[in-house]
Amino acid sequence: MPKVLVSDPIDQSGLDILAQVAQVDVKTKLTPEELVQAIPNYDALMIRSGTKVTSAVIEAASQLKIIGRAGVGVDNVDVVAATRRGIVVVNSPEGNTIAAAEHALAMMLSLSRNIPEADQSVKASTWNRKAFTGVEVYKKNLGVVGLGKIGSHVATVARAMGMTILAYDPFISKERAAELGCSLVDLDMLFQESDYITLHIPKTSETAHLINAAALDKMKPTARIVNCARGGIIDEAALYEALSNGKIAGAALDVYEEEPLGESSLRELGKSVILTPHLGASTAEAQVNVAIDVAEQIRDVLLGLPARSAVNIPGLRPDVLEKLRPYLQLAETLGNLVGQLAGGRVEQVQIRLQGELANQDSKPIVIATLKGLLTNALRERVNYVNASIEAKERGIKVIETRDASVKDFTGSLYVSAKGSLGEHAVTGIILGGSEVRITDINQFPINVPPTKYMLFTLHRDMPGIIGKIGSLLGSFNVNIASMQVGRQIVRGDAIMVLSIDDPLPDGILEEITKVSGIRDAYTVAL
Ligand SMILES: NC(=O)C1=CN([C@@H]2O[C@H](COP(=O)(O)OP(=O)(O)OC[C@H]3O[C@@H](n4cnc5c(N)ncnc54)[C@H](O)[C@@H]3O)[C@@H](O)[C@H]2O)C=CC1
Ligand SMILES: O=C(O)CCC(=O)C(=O)O
Repeated sequence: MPKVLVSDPIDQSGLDILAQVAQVDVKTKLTPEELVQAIPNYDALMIRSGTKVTSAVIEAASQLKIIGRAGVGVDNVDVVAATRRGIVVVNSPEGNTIAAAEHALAMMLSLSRNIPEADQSVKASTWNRKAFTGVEVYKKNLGVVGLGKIGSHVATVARAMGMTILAYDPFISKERAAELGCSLVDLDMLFQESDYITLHIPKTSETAHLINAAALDKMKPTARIVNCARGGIIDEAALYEALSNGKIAGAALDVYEEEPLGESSLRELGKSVILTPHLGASTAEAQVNVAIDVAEQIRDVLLGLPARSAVNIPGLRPDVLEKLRPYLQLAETLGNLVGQLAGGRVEQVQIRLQGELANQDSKPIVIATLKGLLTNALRERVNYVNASIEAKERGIKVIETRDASVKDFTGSLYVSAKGSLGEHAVTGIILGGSEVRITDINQFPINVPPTKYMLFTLHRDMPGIIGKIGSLLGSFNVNIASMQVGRQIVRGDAIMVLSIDDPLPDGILEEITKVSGIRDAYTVAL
């Protein structure tokens, strides 16, 4: 039975799903050293934001197939290292959207009405109404930085409260912004015009310290800023300066440069600052959502099925995947076949989606082809996660094209590869919904199912040659399961494709090429 390590608190609903297929060990609060020590025993790791999955953890994770992040941000996972090792990283992109959006809205309203401080004062048996006069959000400008899932929900609710929304998101179209009732503006304008600013972007090299001293200088003295996205998007030292000098009016933070928040002068700032301990996703509903979402994906991957929200392989909707699955098998087979025909050191691969296949998402098909292409060299070390990286690191140029006009079959896949044995090309189709057929090799039309061991010869189409090859193979005790000849013109060049029951013994390929009329011979093991 596979083993899953759960190293952060996860809702029971998720643990129950994992228990259907695996032994589940819940061990929270492990030190980094304890995690490195424990991880070699596990096939899957399920975490929230508390566990740091560093390259050292991944290096030690000899059996690990999947890391499941019960939440959105995977910045606590070294995804590059995981990808290199072929470990799938999945998250729950939508399970906590509403929770995080509502937390940002709650922070904005709390900041406006001094709710935390007022609450503390009443609990301390005082009654000071004057000290806590607030401001309204109605008819104020809200600057939303990042109009993705959380940002757009915040914008929708804020509009209902009578706010005007200015949004900055370089990856969102004007139409989408208009649909949400937001005006897309540049960052400077957002800083200058907003009464409230709320951040809903990932932390990247571009967004780190996006809110720095220069940005804070541009804001209104009455501006209030909310960060429920990621720590480090705001420069905390610059924020402290701006708040203490009255350059802006307030800030509400759920996330920090270092978590848990250590020594911080932000704590000294009284009612102009609200600090929560990374609670954006902490609602009962969100924790059930993310636990189920991620546990289901871990279960599926442990059962050999694809994950729906992998961050390091193309995510496919189940219906799309179902349709594409036979073509992934076709792509892998053709990649493997052409890679062996082209010999080692493949420098270029061309993948062409033809006919109806040209309308499909090409990314998974390209990845499957590369996986097949590299299988001979890398065996089980190559998978859908790392195939593209491995190909890139080997300097393989990948050319991807589409040709919807090809009408030979409803949909076909053409793959060619240039390697140490020259350039070779194969085409294949899916027959009857699931069966792979090779329909063309180096422009010779054939119709053969791929089999484990195959022999290909390029020869002159002339009487007797097939018999000679048959006898030669017989003399080496090689049993032929099936044979087919493809030719373009009678008595011109032809290709012979033989399925054989066993691998070709050493030396026989050389003997075959010595037969008069044989130009070349190749053997492959699929
Ligand atoms: N505090 C908490 O507990 C939680 C925090 N989060 C964080 O909230 C953030 C947003 O999450 P989602 O809305 O789910 O992500 P999303 O991927 O749906 O949206 C992010 C948006 O940011 C935009 N963006 C990327 N780079 C940008 C840039 N340089 N400038 C402006 N916009 C940029 C993208 O185009 C996208 O529209 C993430 O950082 C996530 O980790 C999410 C859930 C809970
Ligand atoms: O697991 C958590 O509570 C943190 C959630 C979060 O930050 C995220 O999903 O990105």
